[in-house]
Amino acid sequence: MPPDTPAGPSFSARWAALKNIPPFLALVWRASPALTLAMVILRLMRALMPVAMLWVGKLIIDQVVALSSSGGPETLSGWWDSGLADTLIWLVAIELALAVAQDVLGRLVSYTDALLQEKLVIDISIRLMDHAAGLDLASFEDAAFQDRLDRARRQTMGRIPLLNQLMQQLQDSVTVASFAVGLILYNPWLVVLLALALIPSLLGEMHFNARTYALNHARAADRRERDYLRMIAATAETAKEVKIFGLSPWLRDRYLVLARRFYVENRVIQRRQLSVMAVLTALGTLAYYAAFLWIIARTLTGQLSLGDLTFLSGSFLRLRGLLEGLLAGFSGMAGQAMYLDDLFEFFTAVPAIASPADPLPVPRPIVQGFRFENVGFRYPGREDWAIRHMTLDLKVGETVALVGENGAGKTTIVKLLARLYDPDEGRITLEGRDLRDYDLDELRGTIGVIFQDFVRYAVTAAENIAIGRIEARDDRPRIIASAERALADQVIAKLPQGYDQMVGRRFARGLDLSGGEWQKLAIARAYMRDAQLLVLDEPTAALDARAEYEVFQRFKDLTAGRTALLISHRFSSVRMADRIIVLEAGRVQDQGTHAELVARPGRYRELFELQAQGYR
Ligand SMILES: Nc1ncnc2c1ncn2[C@@H]1O[C@H](COP(=O)(O)OP(=O)(O)OP(=O)(O)O)[C@@H](O)[C@H]1O
Repeated sequence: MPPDTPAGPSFSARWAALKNIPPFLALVWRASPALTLAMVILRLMRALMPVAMLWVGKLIIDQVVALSSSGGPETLSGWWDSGLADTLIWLVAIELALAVAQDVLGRLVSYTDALLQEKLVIDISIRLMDHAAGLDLASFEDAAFQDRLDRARRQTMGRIPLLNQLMQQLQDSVTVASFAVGLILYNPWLVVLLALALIPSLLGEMHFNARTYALNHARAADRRERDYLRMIAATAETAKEVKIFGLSPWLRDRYLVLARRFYVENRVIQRRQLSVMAVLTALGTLAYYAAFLWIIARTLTGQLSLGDLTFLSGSFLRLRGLLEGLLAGFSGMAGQAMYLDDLFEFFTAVPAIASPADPLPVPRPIVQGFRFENVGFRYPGREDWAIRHMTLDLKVGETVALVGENGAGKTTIVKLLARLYDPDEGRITLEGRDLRDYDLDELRGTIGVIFQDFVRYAVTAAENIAIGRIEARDDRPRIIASAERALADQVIAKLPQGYDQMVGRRFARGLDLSGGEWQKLAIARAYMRDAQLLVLDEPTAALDARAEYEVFQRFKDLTAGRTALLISHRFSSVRMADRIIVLEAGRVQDQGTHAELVARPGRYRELFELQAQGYR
């Protein structure tokens, strides 16, 4: 084995994956009990058709041989009138009916299969979305989790092959059993011979499937990067930079390196599979011809009739094909079942951040406000503290501004307030009680945050605003009022279809907006909520200084009586806040009003003067 080829999961791991089949069947059943039942019944009926047809075929041949050697009438009408051929006619009619039934059943199976697969994909996708919604933000920022989610998602993309395989296996097993019964009645050794020849190819198939799975598993991170590269090489969001910086050769080379690595490893497996499986399959062919010779010999010596010869050789041929398919299918199924590990593993992930068993309701109105008590927090997987020994108050009715250099911890404070993360040290309280004691949904419902990296949804302008309170998406007056407060009404007035204009460049009918125009739409989201704490975390950076000032001033006025938190790098805007908190390296360095802070030496005055100089 080349050094960088990942070792396949052990045989036992592969067998162990079959444990996923019962829960998978439970998923199928839940998706549609009626279709599942119909599918099983149809497949069972279909399974018995081949043996029945072959048997009737044998009876027909025996009849024909018997009648032709009995010296009966010489003309067809003679045969008809004598009634000697009645049994034969009936047999042919039955064979025809069986053939028609087989076709019809085949069609019905495909029909049910298509519907059931679709139902299953919908059902699993919804479960994936629901489950993902409950998970922690930290999970989404974790690469290992992303890989697992990616593999789980692949399970539900398009059709789920396992369902079809499973059902086909069921059907083929019944067909095999029916043929085997026939063979055993003639000579049990025929079946033993066949089974022995096929076992090596079963083991071979299993082995190679496990190797392929292991390779895919080991390369999930690469594949995600490949998808990412392909995406940035060809999307509207990146096209500008890709062109200006001439990135496309670099992107293509990076893609090629990753793709080649996979290709080379995959080729090793495929080549080995080719040679090993060729030998193993030849064994099966040998067994078939050995049995065939035995049947011919017995017919020559008169121990078997011509009908028997056709039935047996037909059965044997079919059985071989079926068994091969069954064994390959079985190992393929075990392979598919291993992919299910990812899906079920994803479903078992539980969020660390959740409501307590007996949550407190969030008070309305809030009287005392939020308080950080000696809070320390580190992002998962990072050694350094994003914030540490942080103590601060957010009082009701107050407009507080957070200032500080990049990475000082401003956004982290907001994420902790909304419980997107929980502190590692100290606690954050609301009305003196730990945030963790409150109902999580209610808590998030009472906080309105617009982040600097807010999402530009490819939906209508009205819907983009309604995002702030999606239940109110049909409340047009509320949307219009929010737009007016955020100065987004002027943006919308310029759109040909106004509030119903599709925005963004993702879809053909979408109209793109400028950075500042997008920000105004986003800020309007904040006004959609009945939030008691409103946060603007720099969604105003693309506005010109005057527009930002105006937005902040309105924000302050319109949030009177509630708590407002503003984050900006522009001193011209933050100076209006009732209190300014200066952060440095995750700690509160100073706080006060603008007048107080510029009156004393310190970081604030330093930064303020630096900015003021720029304007002189
Ligand atoms: N998701 C994350 N995972 C790991 N580290 C993070 C993550 N987000 C932020 N950090 C780190 O935490 C620290 C504080 O970041 P934060 O985003 O709170 O800064 P900020 O003051 O909002 O900065 P800016 O002005 O650039 O927006 C930084 O050192 C940053 O690198």
